[in-house]
Amino acid sequence: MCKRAVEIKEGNIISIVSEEDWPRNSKTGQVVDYGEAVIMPGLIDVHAHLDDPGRTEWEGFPSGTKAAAAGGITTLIDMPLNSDPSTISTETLKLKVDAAEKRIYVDVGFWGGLVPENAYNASALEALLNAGVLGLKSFMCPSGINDFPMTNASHIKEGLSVLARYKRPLLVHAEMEKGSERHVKLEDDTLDTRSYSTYLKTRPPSWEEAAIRELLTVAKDTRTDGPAEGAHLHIVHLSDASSSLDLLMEAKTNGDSITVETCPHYLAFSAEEIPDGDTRFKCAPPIRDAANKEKLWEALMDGHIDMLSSDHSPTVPELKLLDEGNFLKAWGGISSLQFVLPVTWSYGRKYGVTLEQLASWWSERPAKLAGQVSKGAIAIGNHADLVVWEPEAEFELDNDHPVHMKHPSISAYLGRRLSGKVLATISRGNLVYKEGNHAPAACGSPILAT
Ligand SMILES: NC(=O)NC(NC(N)=O)C(=O)[O-]
Ligand SMILES: [Zn+2]
Ligand SMILES: [Zn+2]
Repeated sequence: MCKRAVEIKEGNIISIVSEEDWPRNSKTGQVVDYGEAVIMPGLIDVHAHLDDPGRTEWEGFPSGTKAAAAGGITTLIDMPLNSDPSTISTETLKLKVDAAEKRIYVDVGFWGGLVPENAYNASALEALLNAGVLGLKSFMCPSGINDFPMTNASHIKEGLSVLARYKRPLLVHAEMEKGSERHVKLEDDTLDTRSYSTYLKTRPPSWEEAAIRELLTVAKDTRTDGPAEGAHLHIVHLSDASSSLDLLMEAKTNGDSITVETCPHYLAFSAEEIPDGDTRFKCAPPIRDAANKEKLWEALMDGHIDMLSSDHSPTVPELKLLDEGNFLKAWGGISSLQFVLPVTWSYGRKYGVTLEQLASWWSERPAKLAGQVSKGAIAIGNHADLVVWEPEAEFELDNDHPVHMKHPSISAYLGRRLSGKVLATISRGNLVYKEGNHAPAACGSPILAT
């Protein structure tokens, strides 16, 4: 690692000075010496559900973006569902943007929803894209949210043809229910609903494989000279590291414009260690066995998985049914927003993860997916979005640790010992977080595509 000074003016990086050039280049202005700490590009989380407006008791822009800032995230792209209403039209996008006004501590962009209602209505989709969503998101299985129904391959094909003109991506929750492959019958009242293995059997890897297989029939449209050239497909939260991953690798080889993310919880936990009734670990697709986790790490290290995201999807503790511990009825979603950097680092060290890889998975590639050309790297002219952190500093994520997410008790990471402490987070040159404290004003900017 080399020592550098990053010079910031009016929210942008204006020079990067090496140690030798320090004296000659000493500038006027405030100088902060972070000693041996690491300075990296701020993290960009392309998959978070902040549930604002409409379900702010689940999270909300203020608490969500404070948690992001405390975790070194300087840009967050909000998912179109779990807020009420879902972001599926210009009107509902406006509600989002209004809700974000002066209530966000980091920059926030918005994905729009591709749903059956707008999929065949090119002018509605164009209006939503013109209004500034960075791309679209859809589900190939029920989303759990009534005003966000699932799409099929033909809806997706229509969506891609519109997105092609805007050169923006479609993000897909790729699980497709295959009736005959549901290994348990949900109505069977002899099921042990507190056992994680019961839940695991309800969403087998073949669901991910089936969805991806179906998607690849339309993904080929994105190839050079294809009917949807310019559009891009992005698979969110991949859990299955076997056939699903093989299919994606083949698609990339064939020239499909396709990328894939996984999330820290699939890399940190394995099914074997999830205690009975501990629904904090319930998410979809599910956390699978330890062998699958090893394969996910391998694929990430080899570059077959392109990037990481939190998929922070909280709810109120009551809906996690922690007392009852019913895995089939509890809300699915992991709460992690504030911890993704230390988690990726702590669990990745034994695989030899480097700081450069962290910056690629968490900043550079997410910036590219979200079309943010001025973000994702420490480079002259870019936004001064930075995280300053100490990789070697360890901490206990116990009840005394300050957690800014609205409901710390539902996070599966509580009780873990992690390494990697965020000292400061700088967003567009503003010190938005420093050693436990946030900036007094919420000075993040909404990001709208133009
Ligand atoms: N409605 C949701 O937030 N769903 C989310 N739930 C998870 N991941 O368990 C998701 O991203 O699919
Ligand atoms: Zn999803
Ligand atoms: Zn999600």
